[in-house]
Amino acid sequence: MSGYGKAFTRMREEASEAWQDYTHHAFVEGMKDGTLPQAAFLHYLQQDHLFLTHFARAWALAVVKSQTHAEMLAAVGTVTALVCEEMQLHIGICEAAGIPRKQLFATKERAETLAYTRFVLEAGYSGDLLDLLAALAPCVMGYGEIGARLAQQAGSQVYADWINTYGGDAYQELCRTVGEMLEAALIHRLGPEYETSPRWDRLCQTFRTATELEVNFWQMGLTP
Ligand SMILES: Cc1ncc(C[n+]2csc(CCO)c2C)c(N)n1
Repeated sequence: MSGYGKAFTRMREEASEAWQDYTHHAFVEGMKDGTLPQAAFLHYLQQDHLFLTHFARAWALAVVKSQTHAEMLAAVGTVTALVCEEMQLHIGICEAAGIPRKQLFATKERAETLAYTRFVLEAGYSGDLLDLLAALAPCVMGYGEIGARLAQQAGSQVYADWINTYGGDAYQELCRTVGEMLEAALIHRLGPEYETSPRWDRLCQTFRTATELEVNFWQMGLTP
């Protein structure tokens, strides 16, 4: 088990090769040992601001697609955390790193950012909450796994802020909450034997595609 729930663990197993590429990408290893060029990190941060904007929209769509009050609460909590905390924090981090607000908001969106964010939104537009959560899960839990590993293994302080954000207790708790939400949403719609549902393969495929798009996002980060 990963610690983020059974459904996530099973989906990750089905995408194991892409998952390894995502969580052990050269960009990640560069943050771990401090060798990632600062230009690459700043470029990544600017694209990530656009990414977060669309992710806030995707979580707002999760409110729309909710069928229970518990689902609404979890989705609303994530929207609030994203818009009121993470995005504000992100703008502050960019300013501290030398990217003024004006420049940040004028960032041209790269194709990799567009592909990933719109894939997630489309999964939600054309599907139900399960399709949307399968597309959202790699983003949330992947950063949780990377943060937890780097917090243990990092041999450098250069990217300690990033590592401590995602390796920290508050973010790990969010990953567990989203893992529970995914599990409960599957049981609510498909029953406890959800892996035998005809929908399971498609959900795993959506999870795998989102994971591959995370790999592309890291790769984009290396090419400012
Ligand atoms: C490319 C990319 N992937 C994942 C995250 C992490 N992340 C994005 S939204 C969010 C809050 C919950 O959905 C978190 C943790 C990121 N910042 N950038």
